[in-house]
Formats: sequence, C-alpha cells, structure tokens
Amino acid sequence: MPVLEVQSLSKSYAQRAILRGVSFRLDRGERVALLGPSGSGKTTVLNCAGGVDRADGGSVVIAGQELGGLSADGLAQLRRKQIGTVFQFYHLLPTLSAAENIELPLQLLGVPPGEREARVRELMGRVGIAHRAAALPGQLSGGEMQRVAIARAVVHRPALILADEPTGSLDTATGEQVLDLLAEVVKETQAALLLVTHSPEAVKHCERVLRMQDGQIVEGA
Ligand SMILES: Nc1ncnc2c1ncn2[C@@H]1O[C@H](COP(=O)(O)OP(=O)(O)OP(=O)(O)O)[C@@H](O)[C@H]1O
Repeated sequence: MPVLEVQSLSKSYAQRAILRGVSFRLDRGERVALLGPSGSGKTTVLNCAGGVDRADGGSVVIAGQELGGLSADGLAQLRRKQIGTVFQFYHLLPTLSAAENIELPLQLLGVPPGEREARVRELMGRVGIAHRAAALPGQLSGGEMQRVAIARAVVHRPALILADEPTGSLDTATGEQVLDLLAEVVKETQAALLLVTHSPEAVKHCERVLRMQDGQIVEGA
C-alpha cells in the first residue's frame, strides 16, 4: 500500500486554476523532491496532501484512508498520527521549550509520560540539541530551531513527512547539515518524504524528482 496516493487533484482560487489534475504516489521509505517555478502550485499540493487544504476535485489517500471521506475529527486524528511537517519558518510554539515542542505530538496522541520522555531524550541526542532542551525557540539559532522541528516531525514515527523549503531560512552550510539530518532521520524511520524546494542541494538528498509547471506534474509521476 502506498503511503500517499494523490489522484487527479484540481483546485482553483478565484476562478484561476492552480492545480490541474495532479496525480502521484509515494511508497514507504521514498524521498521525493517536488520542484517547479514559483507559483506552479507546489505548496498547494503539499497542503492538500497534508489535509490542511481541500482540493476542489480528486482524492488524497494516506495509509489507505481517503481524506475526503473523513470527519473533521477523523482527519485531525489521521494527521496527528500519520504526518509530520517541517516548514521554512519552523512553526515552533514560542512558549514551549525545545523538549516540550518535540514532545507535543506524543502528548496529543496520548503516549504515556515515561515513554514520551525517553523518546524525546533519544531524539534530542540524535539531532544534536540535547544541550538546548530547556531553551525557548526565541533563544535558538535558525539551524537549532530546524533541528527541533525535524525531531518534532518524526517523534511519533509518522508514515509521511511533508517539508516545505526546510532550508529556505538557513545559510548554505547550516542548510546542508539540516538536510543531511532530515534525510537520515527520515531513512531511519522509513517514512516517505515529500520535500518542496528550490534548492539543488536538497534535490541531492532525494531519490526521485516530481516537477511541476502551471499546476501540473510534468516529470517524475
Ligand atoms: N489562499 C489563496 N488565495 C488565492 N490564491 C492563492 C492562495 N494560495 C495560493 N494561491 C496562488 O496559487 C498559486 C500557487 O501557489 P503555491 O504557493 O502553491 O505555489 P508554489 O509553487 O509553492 O510557489 P513558491 O515556490 O513561490 O512557494 C500562486 O499563484 C498563488 O498566488
């Protein structure tokens, strides 16, 4: 069963077609870059695939469940369990420490405290930020914040990781370290990764490229 199957997605904003029949699938453990010019619809695809935006037509199936057939609660539950996200601007909760940010997905899933702590501790070590556990996001560098975000994205071992320009706010060297780390932890968890990027460096960390143009996938599907 594919982790993600997107079929014939269409979407318009103000009667302008943004997605025009987008279809592709991701299997377990695959790392796929989604490329294309600015405005071609990459983020819209990511948002529809992650269930934060609804397409006008077509279907998105994650781990065998069609998003369109789920209630709001069912969709929230599936997203909590099966998806991890990494964004350009980190999206960490500013009032929670690094460790608490990473722990949050486990808390939302009702994982017992002992298990949560062990998993968070292990991952903080894995992504190299154990010494910053108690720091608030505002006290961290961009690279550190993205390490926290990567740990948060994989802590609950989701089937699918969605990343939108994860190195877009980082300098080249830090960006490369973050990409290495993202690719490694994704590999370890055997999740599927869909990575929206403009960066040739990021593409090197992926096994397959999907290229978009004017709301369609023109290569790699
Ligand atoms: N909420 C919205 N309302 C109206 N238009 C939107 C909305 N969201 C996106 N668009 C438009 O849809 C088109 C595709 O946007 P999208 O963000 O998916 O492109 P992208 O390929 O990710 O671009 P970039 O590389 O610049 O991030 C753009 O022309 C954008 O202006």
